[in-house]
Amino acid sequence: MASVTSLSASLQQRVSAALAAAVPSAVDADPLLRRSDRADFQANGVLGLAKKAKANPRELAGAVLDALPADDVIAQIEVSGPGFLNITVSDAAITTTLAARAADDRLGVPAKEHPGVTVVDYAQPNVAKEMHVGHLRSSVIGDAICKVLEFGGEQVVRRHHIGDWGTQFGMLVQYLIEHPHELDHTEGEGDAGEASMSRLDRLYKASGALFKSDEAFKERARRRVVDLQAGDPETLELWQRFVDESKIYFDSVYRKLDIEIRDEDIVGESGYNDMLAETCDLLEKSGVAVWSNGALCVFFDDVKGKDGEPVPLIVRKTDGGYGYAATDLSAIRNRTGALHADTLLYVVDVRQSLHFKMVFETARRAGWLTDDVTARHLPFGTLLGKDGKPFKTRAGESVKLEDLLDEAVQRATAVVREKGEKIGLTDDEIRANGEQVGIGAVKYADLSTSLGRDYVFDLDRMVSLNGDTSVYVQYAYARTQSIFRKAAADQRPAAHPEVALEPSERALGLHLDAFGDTLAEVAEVYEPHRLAAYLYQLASLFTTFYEQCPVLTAEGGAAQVENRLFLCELTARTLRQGLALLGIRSPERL
Ligand SMILES: NC(=[NH2+])NCCC[C@H](N)C(=O)O
Repeated sequence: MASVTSLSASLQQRVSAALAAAVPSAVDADPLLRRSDRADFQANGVLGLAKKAKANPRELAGAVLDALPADDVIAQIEVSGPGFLNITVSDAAITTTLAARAADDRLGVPAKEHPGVTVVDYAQPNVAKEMHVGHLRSSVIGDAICKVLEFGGEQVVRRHHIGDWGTQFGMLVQYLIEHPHELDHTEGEGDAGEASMSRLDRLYKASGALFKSDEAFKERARRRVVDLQAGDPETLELWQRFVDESKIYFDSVYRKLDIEIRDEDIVGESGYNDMLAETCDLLEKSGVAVWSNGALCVFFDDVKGKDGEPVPLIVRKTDGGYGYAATDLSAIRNRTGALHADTLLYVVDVRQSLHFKMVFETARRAGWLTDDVTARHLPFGTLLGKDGKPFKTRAGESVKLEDLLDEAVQRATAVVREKGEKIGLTDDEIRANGEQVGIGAVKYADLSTSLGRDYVFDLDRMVSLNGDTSVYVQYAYARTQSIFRKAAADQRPAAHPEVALEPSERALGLHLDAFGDTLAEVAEVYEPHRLAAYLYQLASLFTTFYEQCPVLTAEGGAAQVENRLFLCELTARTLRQGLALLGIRSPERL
């Protein structure tokens, strides 16, 4: 493993040193180096510095330029406009840097030397209930964030905080006791996940109806909740059946989604049951929580309802039960304590923002979140239908996740079929591609919009070959592979720093060099859409390169062919790695 400093980062350092040499008070001044259309890079930092030092910006830029002579890396540097510095790097520097990346199996991307522990709370569906599109978003976004952090060397602990506890289980278990065969599997029932969900759904509805209509049953269900919380073995065993049955269903959805969920990472609400009483005790003793109208509450100056009355966080309800908040507070104690986390992330719907704000604040007051721990809710927006309203079926019901995924795969298969038949793919290959493209499209649409924004679920747009879609990126990858298949035996990728580069090769090369910087940014701000945007641009730059620069028939001779193949290969590896971090596959032939 050898990490490679990008040209942009090393120039940034050098310009910064030159600034300090020209204006001694400018130590640590940011040169504001950016990619530019006019040269490769433009440094805009001189302007602000000149203003501060009351100097003429063009003169100051000249002084910086003198401190920064052209050399092997900097082919040209000039002052432009009111005092910008335009910097062009040499072709050889680009190729040499890329060769160093290619020699490393991590593409030169550094891994943290002192990794922290980040707990990511994501993919948290609820037991005995259908998964909805919000669970989809949490799973897709959370999975990508875990992968990017892990690639950067961070120690990641995944936590699927599934909803597997609460009063509804009293009703469910009691119903199962009275109708013992309701969860039995029958032979030949088809898709196991769907069958499990429909059994659970039937049971949920039937027990709910009885709970409403039958006072005696209601009472038995209430007593069952007490048994459950007290850890009565028979009750727990039946409760476990609901959890197991739901896991069959979750598994089938996650398999379709191509997301791996490990059983040991599923620590649902029930996993903190043993801590709840203590959590509440500690809050009460420290005075962080107080009794109000029979409930144990935490109050906040800035959280008020419409009527101006304070809205508390309720940690213990009037009936003595512990709620969602007590569980989350206990989970924080577990994560910062036993798991030694220094960062806690929660990939959860924006509608739970107030909940997390209050939970974090409570944990700070209680001392469970200290200044050296970062806790962040990463809220995501709502999936909208084409009418701009929350995504629903025509009949107004919420959409089943599997149906949505199946439809995406169907559409994608139709899109890849025509071309696939032309290039001689078998039906199985076309179907496999359809899955990778369809699921990729759903994930990419989710990951390419910034998290907080609502977005419209539009399958036509999502599987379109032109535009900011995963298929477009996947096609660019497949194209690189087709070039390699067509290459003659003696046409191998090899870097040749002496070969001059065309503008489209330079643009592609400089973008390839920015992969590590992009990943570092994504890991810093938890915004996977920056990686999606990077990959889309990489695919676009590759497409332009491919249109403008013949690879196998390059006119500059064997060295140019090899150098272009080298660019293709590094592009392929970068696209593949980048897509993999987003949880998206790269079909070889498309
Ligand atoms: N630690 C947490 N509260 N995580 C989020 C859990 C999401 C919850 N199960 C839901 O479906 O809404």
